[in-house]
Amino acid sequence: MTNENVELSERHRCFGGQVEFYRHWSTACNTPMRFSIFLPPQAEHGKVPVLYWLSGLTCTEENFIEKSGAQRYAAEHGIMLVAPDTSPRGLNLPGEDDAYDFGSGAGFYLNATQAPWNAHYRMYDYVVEELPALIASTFPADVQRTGVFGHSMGGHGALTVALRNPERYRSVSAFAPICAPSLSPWGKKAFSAYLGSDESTWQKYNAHHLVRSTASRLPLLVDQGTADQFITEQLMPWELEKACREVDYPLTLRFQAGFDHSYYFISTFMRDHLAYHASALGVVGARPWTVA
Ligand SMILES: N[C@@H](CCC(=O)N[C@@H](CSC=O)C(=O)NCC(=O)O)C(=O)O
Repeated sequence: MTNENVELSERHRCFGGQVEFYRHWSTACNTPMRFSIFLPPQAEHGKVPVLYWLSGLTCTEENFIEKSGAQRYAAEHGIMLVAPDTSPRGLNLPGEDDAYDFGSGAGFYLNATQAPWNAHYRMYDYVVEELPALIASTFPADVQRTGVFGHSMGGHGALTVALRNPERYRSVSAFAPICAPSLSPWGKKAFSAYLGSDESTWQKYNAHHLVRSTASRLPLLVDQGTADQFITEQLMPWELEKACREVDYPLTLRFQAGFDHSYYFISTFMRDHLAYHASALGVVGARPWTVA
């Protein structure tokens, strides 16, 4: 560790590498933030590609690293995983902890413009700029080979940060993303409070709008369970499908029969997503992980 700004709180041996939890001061959010990281065994010998995971509503930096099973595949491909918390916390803002879909655990990966949220809820800047800079200065990350993926609210986050910054991300995928937050109850509630009532300001956080307006063609991989309880009201994968078809944007949308919205679904297809990112990030060959 060379960065005094980051404080290690936990370390666990895992698949030949290390799972670690950190806390640090965030300038973007003007409060301490937390993230988890998996350092694959290959990181002991040099720089490795880095893949950011953006979690969904109610999650902290722990859910993904504890429940997704991604470390096995990241160890095989030699990919670093980084999973930030989903919002600032403990700020005593009015309504901050009143609902699972707003405030704590529901940062929506945007920069709030409305008081009092705009003083801290700047998750877009945090995820796109501040955290990658901190990771690059602290860990052996090959920043030229950066990918991003996520789930639900975090799937929305992954799609929107990648669509807006194709020069920063070489790969993007999502599990059951909120594809059109401006049309969904979760999105309307959050965007109204964080961004205000002028819906034109919401568009830069709408994946189905961004695919229509970007010139880039970074391919999208999306898995969606057909038994997901949120598919119709909140996620609306067909809005993304329609937008991609209209502008000939490259989308692989896989409907997975019988899967719900949970980490049981995510862990089932995690191997596919790691292989997808490994290929796009230029990883040559996977080394099956075995106990030495
Ligand atoms: N509590 C709510 C729904 C909470 C939920 O399903 N959260 C998902 C993400 S949903 C979209 O962003 C999640 O990842 N939960 C954490 C976990 O470990 O499963 C309700 O009960 O309706």
